[in-house]
Amino acid sequence: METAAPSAVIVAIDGPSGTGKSSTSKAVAAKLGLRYLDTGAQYRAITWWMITNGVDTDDPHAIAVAAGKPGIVSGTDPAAPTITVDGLDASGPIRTQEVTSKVSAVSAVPEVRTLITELQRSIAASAQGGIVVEGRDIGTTVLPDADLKIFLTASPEARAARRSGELRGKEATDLAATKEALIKRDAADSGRKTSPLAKAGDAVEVDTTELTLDQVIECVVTLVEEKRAGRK
Ligand SMILES: Nc1ncnc2c1ncn2[C@@H]1O[C@H](COP(=O)(O)OP(=O)(O)O)[C@@H](O)[C@H]1O
Ligand SMILES: Nc1ccn([C@H]2C[C@H](O)[C@@H](COP(=O)(O)OP(=O)(O)O)O2)c(=O)n1
Repeated sequence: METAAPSAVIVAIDGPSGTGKSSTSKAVAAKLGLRYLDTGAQYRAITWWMITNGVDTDDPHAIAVAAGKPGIVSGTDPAAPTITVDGLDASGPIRTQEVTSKVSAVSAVPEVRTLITELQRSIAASAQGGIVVEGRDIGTTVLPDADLKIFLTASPEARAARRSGELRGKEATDLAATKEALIKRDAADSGRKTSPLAKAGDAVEVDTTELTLDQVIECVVTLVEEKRAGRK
């Protein structure tokens, strides 16, 4: 594995759905001139490919056999992140409720995780000025030597309200159903055998329930700046 330039800072941001990982990571990366990687989008992309290619997402063996087939490419500009599968823009289709409901099963397959983890490490290693990588297992498994690890949390109620606010107008949804789906996905992601959703021992935990997005961004920017200044 290549290593990033010496001045580069690598930030890992993990946590369950709706805690603000994507919004925070993108904004922090843009403010600090870092690249940005949404690893959830990569697991969504492979899930979308499985669905569109008729692979049974309840069959781990079928998923494992097909895992190496799709070519997933992530663009890491925080102002305009992109994701393509075999050259096709997948940014829209990976956000459907069908993909959301199947992504935990697909991402629990060890062969999928091995391939996507390798991809993530190579992207991080080639990010010259540094990168913010967000997901579930970045601090624990993908980049255990990250300069700074953040673990975002928020109450299930706050997370469901945020998610259902996003979905409104796109697909039929209600708050209770959103909360239930979110809790079910968290349980699957935290309970899987291979690199489950977990807080790294050396991660800084930030509860965002009562914080605005701007406050969370400010908090993480300060932590990165402190790291860069070598004060912590
Ligand atoms: N602290 C916050 N307060 C209120 N809304 C937030 C906060 N953080 C994020 N959001 C909103 O919640 C939704 C989910 O945030 P997102 O960054 O996608 O979370 P995650 O990546 O953890 O799933 C987005 O619409 C975002 O604007
Ligand atoms: N590093 C990661 C990132 C995501 N995943 C899986 C588990 C998550 O439920 C799905 C989707 O992640 P994503 O970050 O897009 O989910 P949310 O935007 O938080 O709803 O991917 C993972 O297993 N490991």
